[in-house]
Amino acid sequence: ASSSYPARLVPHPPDLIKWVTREGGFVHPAIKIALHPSHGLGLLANQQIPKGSDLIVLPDHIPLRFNHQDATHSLLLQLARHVPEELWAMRLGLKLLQERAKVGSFWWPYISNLPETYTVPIFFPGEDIKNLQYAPLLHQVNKRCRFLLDFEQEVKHALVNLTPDKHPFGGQEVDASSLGWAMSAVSSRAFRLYGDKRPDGIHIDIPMMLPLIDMCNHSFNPNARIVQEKDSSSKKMQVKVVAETAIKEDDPLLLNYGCLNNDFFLLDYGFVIQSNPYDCIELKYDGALLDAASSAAGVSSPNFSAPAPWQEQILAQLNLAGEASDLKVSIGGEDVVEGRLLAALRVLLSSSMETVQKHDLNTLKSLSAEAPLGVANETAVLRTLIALCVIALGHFPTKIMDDESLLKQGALGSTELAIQYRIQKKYVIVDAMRSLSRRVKLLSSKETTVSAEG
Ligand SMILES: C[S@@+](CC[C@H](N)C(=O)[O-])C[C@H]1O[C@@H](n2cnc3c(N)ncnc32)[C@H](O)[C@@H]1O
Repeated sequence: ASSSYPARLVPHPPDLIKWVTREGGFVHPAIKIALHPSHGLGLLANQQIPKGSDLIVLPDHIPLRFNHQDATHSLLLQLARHVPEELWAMRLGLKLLQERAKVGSFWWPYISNLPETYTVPIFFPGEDIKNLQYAPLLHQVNKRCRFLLDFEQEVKHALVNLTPDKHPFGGQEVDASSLGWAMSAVSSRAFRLYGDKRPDGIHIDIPMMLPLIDMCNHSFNPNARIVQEKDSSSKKMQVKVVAETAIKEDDPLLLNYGCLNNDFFLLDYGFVIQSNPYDCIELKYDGALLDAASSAAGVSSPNFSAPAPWQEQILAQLNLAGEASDLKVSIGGEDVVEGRLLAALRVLLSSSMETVQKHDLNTLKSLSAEAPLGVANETAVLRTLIALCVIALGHFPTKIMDDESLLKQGALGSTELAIQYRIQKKYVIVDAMRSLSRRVKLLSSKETTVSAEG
């Protein structure tokens, strides 16, 4: 993973541990804030802590959230309505900007400790956005940049002629860059927790910024986890971090931010994870592309572009044809091949409707189901997938070797991050190809054994 040390909003911010404690929170005496060599600041245990111990407890008034009932927020609420659901971080970001601008804000000790800048791609220079080389991510980055520029105009329009007492940001100017700062501060640090109960009894999922808790860095093998519970005396909600395992002296406290692919880690958090088991690449399900892949794999007369009506029906069940179709499919990650793509290939490379109809869709979608439509079909499917991987790899303008040598030459900052990101995408494809080739070999050895036995 790659990330440099981010300067804080002010040069010498107040001690966050003292602030949390003073506000009635609890911080385990063995926990310190310390600089991690590549993850920025983090929390560290300076002595052993047993499993199950409370590490941090925040009372109800410390988390920063967007309070929809608060009448002083009417203008913020109005602005928040312009934010699409997927950019929810911008909504809480508006509240963060408001508190950042407010003189004497309760949260200033927290806000002043936030990083001054973020390594997310919306702040990359154009050259490094291009350096990402992967169209689905470029699309997301461009979408976010465009949103911020449009939203800047909307905010400016809403604030024009407001007297300072009515101005939600204390009269301070808000532009795409400060909006981007706030959105990134939230996306990289907020946790989605249960909010109040709705009348129907269902808890609403509310993003909150959790001071101090958000100093924990990420690991897929965390030693701590967040627990939300009611304080037994005040009956109010409190948020805790609890030791998930025994923690040794000098161990960092690590939370799992989620089993996310590198697109989310880069877009929202500004880092990428090497050998991320959840990383994958996205492809468009496209008949012509699959015909090309199949032909390259030596499969005779593939008919992806012109499926038979019974095949078309199954494609519709897989949401790969018809009005409600979703043509985005993925390769890599835990499943190696998305089940819908696998099933589609198995079905379209089979000429026997009867054989296909013997199996349910779940079997056809599963790579662990061994050659459900026969060894010849499975081999053609796997070879087509491998050829698809080769095509996908060919779409990247540079090769892994080129990228590695650029890193060795000392690419820095956003250039390094962009190269790291695209190398990892290419490794996802290479790993998928390896795994698929292993399966082809296994099938052919089984076939040889069977024919030898026969
Ligand atoms: C919730 S904050 C954690 C505290 C943060 N390190 C700081 O300096 O304030 C999340 C940020 O920490 C960094 N980070 C966390 N886990 C990381 C990891 N495994 N690898 C690289 N950077 C990480 C990233 O910059 C990320 O956006």
